[in-house]
Amino acid sequence: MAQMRLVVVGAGGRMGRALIRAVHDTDGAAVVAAIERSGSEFLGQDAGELAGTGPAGVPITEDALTAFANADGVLDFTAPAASLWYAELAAQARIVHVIGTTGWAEGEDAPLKAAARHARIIKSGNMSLGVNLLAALVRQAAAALDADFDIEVLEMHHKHKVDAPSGTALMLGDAAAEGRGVDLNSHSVRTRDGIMDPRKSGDIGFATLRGGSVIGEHSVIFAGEGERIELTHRAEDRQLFARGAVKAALWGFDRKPGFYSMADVLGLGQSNV
Ligand SMILES: NC(=O)C1=CN([C@@H]2O[C@H](COP(=O)(O)OP(=O)(O)OC[C@H]3O[C@@H](n4cnc5c(N)ncnc54)[C@H](OP(=O)(O)O)[C@@H]3O)[C@@H](O)[C@H]2O)C=CC1
Ligand SMILES: O=C(O)C1=N[C@H](C(=O)O)C[C@H](O)C1
Repeated sequence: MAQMRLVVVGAGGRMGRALIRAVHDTDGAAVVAAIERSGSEFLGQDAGELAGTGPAGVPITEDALTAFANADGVLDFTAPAASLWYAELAAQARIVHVIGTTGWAEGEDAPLKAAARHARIIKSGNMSLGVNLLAALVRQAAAALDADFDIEVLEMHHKHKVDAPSGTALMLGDAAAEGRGVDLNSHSVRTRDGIMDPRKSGDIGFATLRGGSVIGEHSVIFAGEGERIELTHRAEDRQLFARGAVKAALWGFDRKPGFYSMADVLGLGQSNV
């Protein structure tokens, strides 16, 4: 392969710009198109200039169909409705689709898995090596500890984030549930307010903090009688996720169509997306 031709969708967003910078810094990949939705203030701007890497000769457009037809892969950190549409287009074009978007509703993986019959889809709520390793450690800890250890997942993000709990928090909750051999849906407690029954043994709780410019912090707490284990990851730079996404795209280039996770890319075995 000469250069993997990549499309960045949501190019004007926080992650969109980080992705353009990450591709710019990667040998063997180039941004050939940058997409925003119709009406966006970014349409017509040069993708490189917007991302701070200098003129790239790639104007931001709304024409995803043409862009996908002339590309090898797409990097997508947008919103679930948009990512579902892009997965259909990626399937038609038979290219790689890296999905970092979070905030998915129950059941929305089904159409993605259908699209993955033709596209190579790599989806993860967190593209960093550290978080994917953390998920493996959480699974291991949950398997080793009995249900007397209460599991709570705590996350904090910047004030602009709209989905909660974060995709990463859900991924870590899933890893904990798997380690325990239970289904997360029937054991998760996502809100607490007012007078309520005491915590049930076996519940997996979630707590969400939002504020300022925090890139992303996650802790999984195993609280037992008289002792507590805390496993924490702190992201210090958004480029971390963007580099992971580019790595995923390059990994996906010569794979068969399928639905993959970042754990597959990183060779970490069992996956939570
Ligand atoms: N998996 C991971 O490692 C990470 C995942 N994320 C996730 O990525 C997503 C984006 O985060 P962030 O960059 O901070 O958010 P932003 O709001 O900054 O960026 C999202 C961008 O996508 C655009 N967009 C929305 N719908 C469409 C569409 N149909 N076509 C093209 N563009 C569209 C938005 O445009 P507009 O503003 O006009 O709506 C916006 O420019 C979130 O779900 C977040 O949780 C973030 C970091 C890491
Ligand atoms: O919206 C963000 O910023 C982030 N979203 C992802 C998530 O929902 O877990 C990953 C990262 O923590 C940053």
